[in-house]
Amino acid sequence: MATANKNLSNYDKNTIPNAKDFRFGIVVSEWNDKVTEGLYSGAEAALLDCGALESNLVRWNVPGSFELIYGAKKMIETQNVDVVIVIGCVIKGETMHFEFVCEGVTQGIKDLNVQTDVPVIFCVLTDNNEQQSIDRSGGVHGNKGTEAAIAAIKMADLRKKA
Ligand SMILES: Nc1c(NC[C@H](O)[C@H](O)[C@H](O)CO)[nH]c(=O)[nH]c1=O
Ligand SMILES: CC(=O)[C@@H](O)COP(=O)(O)O
Repeated sequence: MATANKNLSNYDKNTIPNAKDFRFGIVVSEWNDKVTEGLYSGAEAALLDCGALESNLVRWNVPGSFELIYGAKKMIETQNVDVVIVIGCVIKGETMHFEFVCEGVTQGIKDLNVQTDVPVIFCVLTDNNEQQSIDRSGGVHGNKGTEAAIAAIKMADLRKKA
């Protein structure tokens, strides 16, 4: 279902495990920071709403979305987290750089999910223009950060039970 037909901020707390026992790593890209800060706010609010402790949220910033890969890798290696959320916003420009950054980040985060025992949640907007990003970071389509937080809680719970 396309995002236009599904509000990213909708969730039912009755269907979500309590997050109080989980430790969350959150790596945030500084590129397009008006958008990434909105995504982070959505994620943080949802995590706390679902029981996460402020002291169990570890936030690091990285320069751009491509650096989310290394940031998540070091977060996993050093911070004893149960799950990582990577937050970025890639907006198409004049050149092919958009395609390479998006593909590189996608493959890198996929690799971390395969190679490590900690789930890494992909909260990276890959949009054609700034308005699409605004609409998905607390705008008309909700907040992808909220969606990512809920996915993070569910995956941390799955990892605990697996
Ligand atoms: N154009 C965007 C970038 N580009 C920067 C790269 O992510 C990376 O930081 C650089 O290539 C150095 O390694 N990053 C975004 O997050 N969003 C963009 O729109
Ligand atoms: C995704 C990017 O790196 C892109 O926004 C950079 O813009 P441009 O392709 O015009 O150099």
